[in-house]
Amino acid sequence: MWDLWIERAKPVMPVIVIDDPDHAVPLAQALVEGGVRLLEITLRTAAGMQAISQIKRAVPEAIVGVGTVTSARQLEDALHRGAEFAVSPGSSPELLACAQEWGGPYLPGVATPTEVMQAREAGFRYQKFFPASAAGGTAMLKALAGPFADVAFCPTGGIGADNYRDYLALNNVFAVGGSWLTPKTAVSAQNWQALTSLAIAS
Ligand SMILES: O=C(O)C(=O)C[C@H](O)[C@H](O)COP(=O)(O)O
Repeated sequence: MWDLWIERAKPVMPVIVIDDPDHAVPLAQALVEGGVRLLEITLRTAAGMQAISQIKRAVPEAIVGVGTVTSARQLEDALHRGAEFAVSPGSSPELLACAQEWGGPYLPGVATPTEVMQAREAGFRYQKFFPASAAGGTAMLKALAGPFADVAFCPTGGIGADNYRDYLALNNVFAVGGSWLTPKTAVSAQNWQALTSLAIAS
């Protein structure tokens, strides 16, 4: 699924924090207009879950996923709301089992070789590398490529306009994620044009 999506959308995944439910649809529209279609809506705020259904309904060009998933219950809720993919900052046996049962595109979070192995053993060869810069950045990803040639990563955490291309240049990176495409100041000012410009530039 990820390969197919990346073929049709830019390999950048905004990690979106929705504070105001009224922002969800115009924010998603602005990004889609700039060619960024893979949208990770985090559950960091109470409005996140609702934003998934709002965007699903109003912005059909978007591929909407749920982020910050830390429990099986959250995963199930988000899927009911129409989330097409799911992302976690880490993983747990319960969450991996729930995602396995779902069988859809799920990115467990990993930061160490042991976690890569555990997630791969559970059947997930696409993984989120988090927190990317704090956990070793591109050097760590290059090191992981040796023993884990069959695993592809989406790094997030500390990635921005100045360095995301360094990550995308690695063979074991299929996409990069981060909050740089949705700066808090632009979102609270409802400067949607700024988001479209950032999306176009990515
Ligand atoms: O909240 C979540 O769902 C996370 O898993 C962590 C996010 O992916 C990163 O915190 C984004 O990092 P920044 O681009 O540095 O803001």
